[in-house]
Amino acid sequence: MTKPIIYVFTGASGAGRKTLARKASHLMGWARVPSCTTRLPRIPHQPDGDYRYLALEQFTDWENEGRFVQTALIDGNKYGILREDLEQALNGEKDVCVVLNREGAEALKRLYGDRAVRIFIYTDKRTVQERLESKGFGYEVIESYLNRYSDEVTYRKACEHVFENVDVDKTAAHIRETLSRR
Ligand SMILES: Nc1nc2c(ncn2[C@@H]2O[C@H](COP(=O)(O)OP(=O)(O)O)[C@@H](O)[C@H]2O)c(=O)[nH]1
Ligand SMILES: Nc1ncnc2c1ncn2[C@@H]1O[C@H](COP(=O)(O)OP(=O)(O)O)[C@@H](O)[C@H]1O
Repeated sequence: MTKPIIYVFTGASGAGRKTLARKASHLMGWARVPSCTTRLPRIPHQPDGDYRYLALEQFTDWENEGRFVQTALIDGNKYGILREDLEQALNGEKDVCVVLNREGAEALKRLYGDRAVRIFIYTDKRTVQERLESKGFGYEVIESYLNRYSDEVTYRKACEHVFENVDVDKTAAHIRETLSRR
């Protein structure tokens, strides 16, 4: 039996990576492995399944115990995928899906080589801004996403696949068609 693949959704924040990771996982039967974060949920007290939300103390303890595959510090918040979460998913029969910035995508590629397939989700900067504004995201979140845009968008050349996210359902179907041919 072939070993499960790790599909790494990456690209600029706000491009639709989490949305497409959810949809594509549903279509393709992938196991999603959420990162842990010390960032607060965007909508308090409403579970969203995108992250495991941790207190800073808990995150730091686990970090000191070496339990994360890799970690990142972004806008004062910590992010990391627990080794045990990823390994447990990889020991199952399903392929696996994660959502990471370029630093995280690069780390997984280094660690897992051909088993890590990077899916770069592209949306132009103005559309990102318009979508976030229309969804009622706060000014600070939009500013922070747009500030990181240029840095993230240049990573597309390194990725195995690039999909422009115009219509979510069409993009998810395109991802399915492309990866089914692998
Ligand atoms: N390197 C790394 N990046 C991560 C990890 N988990 C999430 N990220 C990325 O870190 C960034 C977090 O920024 P944030 O503003 O919270 O983005 P959001 O979660 O998409 O709203 C996003 O680009 C995430 O995809 C992780 O474990 N490692
Ligand atoms: N194709 C699309 N058309 C309109 N809105 C979209 C589209 N894709 C994603 N969105 C919306 O844009 C916002 C950011 O998407 P999200 O998946 O959280 O992005 P990311 O994970 O890349 O930061 C969400 O409110 C999401 O519903």
